[in-house]
Amino acid sequence: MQHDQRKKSSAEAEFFTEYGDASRYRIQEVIGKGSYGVVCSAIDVHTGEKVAIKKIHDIFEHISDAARILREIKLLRLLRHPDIVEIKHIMLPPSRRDFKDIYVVFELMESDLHQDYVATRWYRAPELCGSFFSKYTPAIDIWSIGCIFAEVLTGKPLFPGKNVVHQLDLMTDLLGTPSLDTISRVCNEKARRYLSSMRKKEPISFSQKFPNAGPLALDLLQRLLAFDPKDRPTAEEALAHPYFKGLAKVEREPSCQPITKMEFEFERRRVTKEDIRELIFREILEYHPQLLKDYMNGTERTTFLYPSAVDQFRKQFAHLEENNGNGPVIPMERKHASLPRSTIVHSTPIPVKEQPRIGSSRDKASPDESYRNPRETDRFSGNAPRTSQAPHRVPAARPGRVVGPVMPYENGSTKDPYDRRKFALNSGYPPQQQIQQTYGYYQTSGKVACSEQSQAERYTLHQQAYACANSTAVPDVALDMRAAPFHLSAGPASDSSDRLSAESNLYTRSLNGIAATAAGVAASAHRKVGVVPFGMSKMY
Ligand SMILES: Nc1ncnc2c1ncn2[C@@H]1O[C@H](COP(=O)(O)OP(=O)(O)OP(=O)(O)O)[C@@H](O)[C@H]1O
Repeated sequence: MQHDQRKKSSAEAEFFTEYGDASRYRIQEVIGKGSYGVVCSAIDVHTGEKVAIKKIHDIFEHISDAARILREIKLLRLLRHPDIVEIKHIMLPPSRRDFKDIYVVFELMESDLHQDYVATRWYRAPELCGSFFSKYTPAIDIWSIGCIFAEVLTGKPLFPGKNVVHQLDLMTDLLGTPSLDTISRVCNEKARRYLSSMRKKEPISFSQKFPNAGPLALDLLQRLLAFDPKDRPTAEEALAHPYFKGLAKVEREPSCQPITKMEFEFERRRVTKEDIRELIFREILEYHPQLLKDYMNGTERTTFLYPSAVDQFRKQFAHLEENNGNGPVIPMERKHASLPRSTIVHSTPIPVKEQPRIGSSRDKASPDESYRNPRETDRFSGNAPRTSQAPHRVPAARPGRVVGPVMPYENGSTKDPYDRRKFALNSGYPPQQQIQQTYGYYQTSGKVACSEQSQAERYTLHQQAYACANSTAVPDVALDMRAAPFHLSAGPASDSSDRLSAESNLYTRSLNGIAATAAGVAASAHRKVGVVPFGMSKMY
């Protein structure tokens, strides 16, 4: 009996974890912007954890961007390491065929190297700034680590370029103009001409630029920041530098298994937008195990309905962006207090006895037609199975009233993950005034670590170098990706520059993981906290 009860609870938990995106995250404020979208902090009400939600919008506008995004989310899923930012979840888009935006939930890094304007450009290797080559090597990550190391030593970004030309200027201001030998190896003719015509600059001595750094740190830094990629050490060589002596932690530095080439097979063939869309959708399913199972078994319904947080998130993000990143957060437009049961279909039919009981629909009011997706109505007029759940009647919750067990909005942390109260299919919204009252402020503070000799700081750098070594020590894939950068090459000529940037981006964006982990160099930050209620959004 108890066993049955437990089984039922766990089936319910699984079901609602799958479909509960909509009520799971409370968005707080905008914390960053990147080339692909906006990042907000949020609370995961299931675990009480703070997370960062990145909205990547209009993914499919350019196929090269879509491939880049696919590559990034795949790499972040596959490269599991404490020093690489983890993707915790990706919201299920409301439509498999038409989605444009995705919402990726990351662990929240309390701070990054330089709080709100952080540009990957600042950490970009010279060869990427000038598109010097057609193929790039892991040396670009080594450069980035050098920039981060310098930032850890001084507390400020080393090369805060305003654009790529300025970026190259700042580099050559410190390192001097590159040698003729280095320039001669640059494949890109324009870049070669630009470098040759640059006014001659002498290098500045590193001990002058970093007066508080010791000789070992200076030596390592100078090697990491070699203008010519061939002069930079590999990650393994950097880790063996005497600066790190005594810091190696074998248990945190496991050699990783090569990632199967199949994960990146899309890099080696011509892909259409639809192919990439399907692959991204498939990647999203990695975070929705039940649906993934159905998909793998071929039993998923392409037409099924499920609640998605995406519509609501879109509005919340837009509102926050319009309001310079903070509140007051508007309550969602909400016409319905509950989800019409007729619009829910389990992706895997759950045996009746295991179906969660979300209030009783039997004795409540009729369905609200206006809530139903018009495409659904069409579909339902055909022979397609309308739903795996018989009742067409819906719980008649009035706005603000909850039908079925619901977790209180204020209760951000849930001790028991299977607590029935969080199984909130029909979430009620508190009135607007109540939401506004929940605003609060808190402050987090951090300290920039500047003592170059500190163990902690050396250790941080060591970990970053390790993460880099680990991420590039994937012989098969790494080599393949480099050798066969982004295979849209058979496409129109205009693709070529895209290809270059697509490939550079593979590397520069891997910095996201590396840079974001340097949370130890946090700057203090004010955080304005608002509460966003979520309910069910539109469905298929
Ligand atoms: N997991 C996270 N925790 C905390 N802040 C984050 C997190 N992810 C991103 N951010 C913040 O949001 C900003 C934008 O992130 P995003 O990943 O979109 O772009 P980026 O990697 O900085 O730049 P680009 O888009 O040029 O590669 C970051 O610079 C950082 O300040």
